[in-house]
Amino acid sequence: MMRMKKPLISTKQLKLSVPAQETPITNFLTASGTFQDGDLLLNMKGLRLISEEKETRSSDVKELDFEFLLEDLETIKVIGKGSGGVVQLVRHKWVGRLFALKVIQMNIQEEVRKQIVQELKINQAAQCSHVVVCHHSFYHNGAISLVLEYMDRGSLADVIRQVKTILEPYLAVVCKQVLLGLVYLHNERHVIHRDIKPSNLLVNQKGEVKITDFGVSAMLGSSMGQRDTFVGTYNYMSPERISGSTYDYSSDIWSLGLVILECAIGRFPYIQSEDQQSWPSFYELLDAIVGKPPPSAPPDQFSPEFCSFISSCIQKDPRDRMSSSELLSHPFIKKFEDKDIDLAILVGSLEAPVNFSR
Ligand SMILES: Nc1ncnc2c1ncn2[C@@H]1O[C@H](COP(=O)(O)OP(=O)(O)OP(=O)(O)O)[C@@H](O)[C@H]1O
Repeated sequence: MMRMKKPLISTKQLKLSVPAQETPITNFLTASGTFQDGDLLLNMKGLRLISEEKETRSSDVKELDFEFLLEDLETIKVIGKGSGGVVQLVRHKWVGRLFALKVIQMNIQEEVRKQIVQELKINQAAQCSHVVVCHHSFYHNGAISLVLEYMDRGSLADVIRQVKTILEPYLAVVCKQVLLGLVYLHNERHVIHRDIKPSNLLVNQKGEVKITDFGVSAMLGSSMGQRDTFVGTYNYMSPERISGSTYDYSSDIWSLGLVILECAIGRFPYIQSEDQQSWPSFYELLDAIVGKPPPSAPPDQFSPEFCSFISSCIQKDPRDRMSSSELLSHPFIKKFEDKDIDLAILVGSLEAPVNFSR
């Protein structure tokens, strides 16, 4: 089905910003103009984790045999805008390779700055084919620039704007890839993503799906602890996070379940119809997520495996949700594993993403 979908205008209504808590950027600058936060050093020459300097150097050598400079990137076009900054498609002038350049101005709130530093640390260490690679990062003139792997078909949000719904076989393939990314983040990096949503699941022409935007992730048990502030949309946030309880990896599983259900039914699961008038207010939505029974897949429209997968994710009590590794062996994922479903076919039939302004 190829029907244009109305923009989810209420996503904007559901945004909150953290309390102003600006810290002058100069507090994080060393004498030589390098941005420093704990063991992370960032300047025009790139990023260094002091504690992992040896390791970083050797991976640099593996990755590149030339000096990678920000000024060698030419802008092709703006491909997206997030709450932190702008994302541009850029080309390396000499090598010809395309990248997505995310530029984040640093005259931002302390909480957001911490999130970004976290994103840099995780991205730098990321070694998973279902997590978007951050090739380089620079700090210059009050802005942090992330040179990211370019995902040429945009995000799952772009996909569902074009096709109203995604069929189960394709959804199983999307799910499997996101789960592989989550297993990596949860089990190997010990990170809760905290912001799984359609615009953070990126797609490329090869039909690969990768998780991005670790801006709101944090190491479990890190000095930052469990933060009570958040920048972004609350739509996909788990009940325990909304109500301020402790939360863990299973919070990402709730969000994944909502995203996948939305892709299947063609609307955000907490709205009853596509009529924009029926969008709940910000408080009605939070109230529904915390107080009402969780949404589920209608059994008359979807397979028992799919319905079971969704209810293994969208459970109010986090202890009732399956883990990312358990979900990888769920019958819904297994059902399509040997069917050779090629997501590249679905993705290839779509228009290339344009710059959707937010
Ligand atoms: N590596 C990338 N390759 C291709 N497109 C990208 C890439 N990273 C981001 N984009 C595009 O840019 C858009 C904005 O990304 P960004 O991460 O800044 O914000 P967001 O996730 O949409 O929203 P928020 O800032 O609220 O989390 C994305 O929705 C996506 O369409």
